[in-house]
Amino acid sequence: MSSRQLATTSGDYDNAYPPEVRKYLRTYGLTPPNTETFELQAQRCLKQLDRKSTDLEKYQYLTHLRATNVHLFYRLLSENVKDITPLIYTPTVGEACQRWSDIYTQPEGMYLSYSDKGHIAGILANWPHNVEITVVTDGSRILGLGDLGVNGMGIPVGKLALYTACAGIRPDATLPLTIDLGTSNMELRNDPLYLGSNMDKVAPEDEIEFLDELMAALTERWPGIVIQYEDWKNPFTSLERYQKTYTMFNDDVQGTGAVIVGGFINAVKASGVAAKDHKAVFLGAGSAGVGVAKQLVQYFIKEGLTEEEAKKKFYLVDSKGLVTLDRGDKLADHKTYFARDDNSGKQIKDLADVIDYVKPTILMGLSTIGGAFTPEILQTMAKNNDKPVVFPLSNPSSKSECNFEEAITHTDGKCLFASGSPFPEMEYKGQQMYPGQGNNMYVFPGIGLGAILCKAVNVTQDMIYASGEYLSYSLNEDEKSKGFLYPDISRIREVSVVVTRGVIRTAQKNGVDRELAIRALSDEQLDDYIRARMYDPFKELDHIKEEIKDLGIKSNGSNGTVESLKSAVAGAHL
Ligand SMILES: NC(=O)C1=CN([C@@H]2O[C@H](COP(=O)(O)OP(=O)(O)OC[C@H]3O[C@@H](n4cnc5c(N)ncnc54)[C@H](O)[C@@H]3O)[C@@H](O)[C@H]2O)C=CC1
Ligand SMILES: CC(=O)C(=O)O
Ligand SMILES: [Mg+2]
Repeated sequence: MSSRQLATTSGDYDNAYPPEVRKYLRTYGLTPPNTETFELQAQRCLKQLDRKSTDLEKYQYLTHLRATNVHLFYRLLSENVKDITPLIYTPTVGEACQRWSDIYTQPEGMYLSYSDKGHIAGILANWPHNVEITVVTDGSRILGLGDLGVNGMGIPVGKLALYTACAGIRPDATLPLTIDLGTSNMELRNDPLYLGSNMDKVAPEDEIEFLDELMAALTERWPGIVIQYEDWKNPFTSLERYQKTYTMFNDDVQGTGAVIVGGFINAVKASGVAAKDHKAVFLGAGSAGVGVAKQLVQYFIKEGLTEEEAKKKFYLVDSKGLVTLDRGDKLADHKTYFARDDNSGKQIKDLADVIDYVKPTILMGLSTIGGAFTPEILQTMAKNNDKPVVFPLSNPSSKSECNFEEAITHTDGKCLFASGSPFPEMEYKGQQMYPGQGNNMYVFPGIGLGAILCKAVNVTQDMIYASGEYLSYSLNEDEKSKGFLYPDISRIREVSVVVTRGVIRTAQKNGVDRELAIRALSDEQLDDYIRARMYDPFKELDHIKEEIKDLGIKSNGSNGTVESLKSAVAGAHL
């Protein structure tokens, strides 16, 4: 990750830069005269944010800031992670995607269409930067909001902003990518402002042909690129097809599974119930539900259970009720593994009835059904357990199966809680209660950075699991004393270092790493190695000053130019 690889970026127009730097960048006179500290810049930005009356307006302001001064955007984000993340990610990004056709101002990534088939490599050549990681969606299942077609672009943009903020991947090394394979959303297609094609979703076999070409073209243009699939309605085919051939993973299936393993390890410790005695009901048996359940099977196996015993701990419920082998409908392949065969012909439709039947210690929500964990259901969980594990994980907040206040109130403060979207902490009966955020944002940045730094050939299942396991190690003493299941989000960069180390170490064990020189590093040395390679928006000015020093360039009075002692080398800037 070299610095300032290519042409001028919006970050070069930073009024934190002193005159000699502006002259070197040839932006002298193109920005207001004063050289400002970050504190002053942040004051202005926060004032402007404060004046916006809706979160969507704040999202739009932050989009504008990123486009016009990328380093300031990331300085502001890294200093205010807790407050700003919900404005650029879930929940606000959900509304932004729903309104994308109306609020669109500029491209922030690449759009490829089905009609581009046969020409993908040529089109990728138009992207002006060297890419290390891409997040690709077809927009067909955006959060819990359904098929939003190319309006889903907000998701790759938001995820990659977190890659930069949380794991320090340089902004210009990230590529948000949206594929227009058609959409089933007629409301969008009938909207003249819709930015995608007015056609039905292509057939699965056509999708795969397109993706075969895309994967090859991405890897040919940027060898070693990490490819993250995100928010695909049918993610399993591509995951199975590409995971052993490319450096790719599916965030919804695998990242979500790993992040829940991380919180779950801590929840099991806090629950006072041995791992072998837990039982889980999942509302939602889609990509995320099955992904989480599969990773948790791996956890139970590590705790000494057989695979069969581990699998039997899960009761999945979909829109038709408890998933059983003899339910009478044709189960999708991904559900069959968990389908119950011990129901003695009994079919249970209602979640409350499933809970009465199973008496679970754990209740997970990945169903997109806001409010599905009713007060009665939460009360039953509290009646049956000293410390029920309640994870309403659907996004955005409106789709959360319950909110934090409901969970705390209806379990009388007993539940161990994590949600997909953030909720505020609260006081209950004189005690401060803290919600966890079980969102894959705790692991995908470390999975991606780990894969990049060790030059992984593949992202193995073990690397994914390790990201969750190392996440669970990253709680500090203060967080443990407050009963946190996940670390404080404002420490996310440090957490990402630990997660990245876990991913690299596991890649090394699996023999899929190609950066062999870092195998010999101690854990401490590896952490330093990782930190040193993370983009830090506060250090950009220092890097440019070093470039200037190295090139021996001197400022030439106030005429807006610089003189170079090595003008041949510095010619590009003169
Ligand atoms: N917290 C996190 O990090 C993550 C959260 N999610 C969230 O999980 C949710 C689901 O995502 P996917 O699994 O990818 O979607 P999906 O569409 O693959 O699965 C949804 C599942 O919910 C079930 N469902 C729908 N209506 C239902 C009802 N009335 N009663 C019971 N079950 C019902 C469906 O049958 C299906 O099994 C989304 O809201 C998404 O935002 C997804 C990935 C990560
Ligand atoms: C967080 C995430 O990836 C989702 O809700 O789809
Ligand atoms: Mg997702």
